[in-house]
Amino acid sequence: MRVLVLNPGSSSLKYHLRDTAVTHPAAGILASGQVNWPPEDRSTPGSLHAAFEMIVQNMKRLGSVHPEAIGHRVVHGGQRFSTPVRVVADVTAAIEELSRLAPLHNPASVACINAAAERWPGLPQVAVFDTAFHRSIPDFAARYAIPEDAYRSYPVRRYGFHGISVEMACRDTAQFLGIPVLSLNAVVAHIGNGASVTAVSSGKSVDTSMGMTPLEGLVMGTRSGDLDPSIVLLLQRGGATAEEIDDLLNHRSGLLALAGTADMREIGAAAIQGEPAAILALDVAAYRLAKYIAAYSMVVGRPDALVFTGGVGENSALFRDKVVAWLGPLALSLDEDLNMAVQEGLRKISTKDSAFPVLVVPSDEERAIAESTAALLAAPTEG
Ligand SMILES: Nc1ncnc2c1ncn2[C@@H]1O[C@H](COP(=O)(O)OP(=O)(O)O)[C@@H](O)[C@H]1O
Ligand SMILES: CC(=O)OP(=O)(O)O
Ligand SMILES: [Mg+2]
Repeated sequence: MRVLVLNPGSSSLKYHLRDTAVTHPAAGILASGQVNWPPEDRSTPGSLHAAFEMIVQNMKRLGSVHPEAIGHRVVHGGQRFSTPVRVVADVTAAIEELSRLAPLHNPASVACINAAAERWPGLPQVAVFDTAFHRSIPDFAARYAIPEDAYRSYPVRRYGFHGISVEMACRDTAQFLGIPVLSLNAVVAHIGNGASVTAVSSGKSVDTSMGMTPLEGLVMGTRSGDLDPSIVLLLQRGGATAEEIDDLLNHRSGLLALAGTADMREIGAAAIQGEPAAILALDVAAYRLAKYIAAYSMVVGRPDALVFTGGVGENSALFRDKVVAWLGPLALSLDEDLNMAVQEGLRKISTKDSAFPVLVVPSDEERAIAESTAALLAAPTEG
């Protein structure tokens, strides 16, 4: 089946037209690309239409045939969605309703669903959720220690995100290691503009650094990650509104706040030039991730692998090096040449005597979404 996958990340809109009959990761791609779609453009009427037009023109230019279905990456599926679903009116409404928990992402998915329905009326659309893979996280890792009535009135719990990427990375890792995915124990760091790390035990997510929203955990491009909740109260008591604090923590924090840019390429170059703010930003982000990796290595027992994926995880040798430098006590070590090598595809970057392998695994949310979309549409419908 030819599936057009739409993946609105926090900094971009990625699209792939895939033929799901071809299972090879690269060979199944009929057309692909990425449109820069920063949050400040998202409220501009027409910005999605312009992005969509670019996608359609690119597919035409490449002579790609029309899609037979659309698969959407939806970041927040809340309590309701634990598997891919066919998009019908109340599904779109539920995704929209969850926008307050994923303000950078869910509105973009709703816009993509509506734009696709307008462009290709009648074509089946499927929503695949970032939160679904994390449904296996046990209560003791998902609950926040706040009063029960607050827990009951709101779905206050750890949902976790990047699950589509992490699940696919686990499949690819298990295949590379020659073990069944259901026996894989791993720590998977998805580091892009948004970033999270997941503890995987017997192929299932058992803990992850993002929480009720994609703001908790690691230092990200423009998001703070973990902080003392009292800081929010101090800001509020200083006169900031909820919207201003939301904007501060989601759009103006993280690497951007520390280094003046959210782009790891620029931070890496500045750090190599000795720029103190860039070095500090790298250190703060790498140290935070290393602490989580150390903790999650204990959670999963003996990991079969540490996996780096996502735009930064796949491309920044400097960041990986800084992270693994903290993990000496786990007897992890990187092979400098393998880490620095610019190479496509899944690869091992650790030394032979590293306690467990460190891998770079290309994130392939689009392949996962295309496969889920085709599988759901091929399944016999009930009734
Ligand atoms: N060659 C590179 N070296 C270092 N960082 C890179 C490189 N290429 C991309 N990145 C980083 O990856 C980030 C984008 O990651 P990605 O996973 O595509 O983000 P998202 O899906 O959140 O939009 C960029 O902001 C940039 O910091
Ligand atoms: C959940 C999330 O932050 O996604 P992305 O990294 O694609 O922005
Ligand atoms: Mg992404």
